Amino acid sequence: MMTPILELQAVTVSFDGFLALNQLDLKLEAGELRAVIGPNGAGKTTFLDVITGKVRPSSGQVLFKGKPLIGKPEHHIARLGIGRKFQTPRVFEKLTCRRNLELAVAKGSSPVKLLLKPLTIELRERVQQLLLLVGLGAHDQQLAGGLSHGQKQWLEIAMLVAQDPELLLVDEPVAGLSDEETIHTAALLKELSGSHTVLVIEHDMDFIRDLQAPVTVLHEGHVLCEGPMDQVQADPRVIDVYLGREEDQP
Ligand SMILES: Nc1ncnc2c1ncn2[C@@H]1O[C@H](COP(=O)(O)OP(=O)(O)OP(=O)(O)O)[C@@H](O)[C@H]1O
Repeated sequence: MMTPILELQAVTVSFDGFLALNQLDLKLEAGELRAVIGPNGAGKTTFLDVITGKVRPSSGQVLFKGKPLIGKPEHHIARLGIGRKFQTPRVFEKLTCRRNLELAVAKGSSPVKLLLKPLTIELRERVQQLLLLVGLGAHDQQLAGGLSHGQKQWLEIAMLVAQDPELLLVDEPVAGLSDEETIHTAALLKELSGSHTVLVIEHDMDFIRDLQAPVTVLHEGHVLCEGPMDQVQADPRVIDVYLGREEDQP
């Protein structure tokens, strides 16, 4: 059996005695696409914070490719190959899509440095591939600030992929997106899996269904159940804590 790319073992996070994560166990195999859902306050953000080193658990273990992560600083964990996409896009609005990606592939560069020392052919090709991957080929000269919300999300996903992370953590990528943009985002994440391990947190059930990926349901800092979307949606425990409440949500 292969070592999982990511493993959380009995991870507990206490905020002044309140258990945001409570003995959380989770395993991801390399190359898999996994959806994580759960009602508000289930611990989804804290779960990502623990993986990226932002929050330190009070007990338990987090292993990346079999090696412990707990105690390592955030930048170190990022360098090991864990990339995180936050909910709000963080692109350089005053630069074009292409320039945003050029900066992402030329690690540590700046717009001025790029003017003085252009990218190598290989890196320029990489930028072109990334533009095509996320469907922004025709928008390469457009300022990122003028893109739609969905296009900004895809640009940021491309910028993240440019860093070559093995594990991509994607937090609510389709909040505020149109139906068409949501479908495109699901297709993109599916395409990225296989060559990357992709873990995505979302509230949008149509999107999760579209991902056709195993679903992990978090509740009160713990895994309530795991399985294909149909099975999870039919699970009385899930209906009780999560889906049953959907009607009450705005
Ligand atoms: N720094 C903190 N101090 C105290 N309590 C916190 C802190 N961060 C999170 N919590 C609490 O821990 C619980 C889990 O929070 P978390 O943000 O991880 O949930 P979530 O599943 O991401 O929720 P949402 O879907 O609303 O984003 C919540 O009850 C929250 O109030």
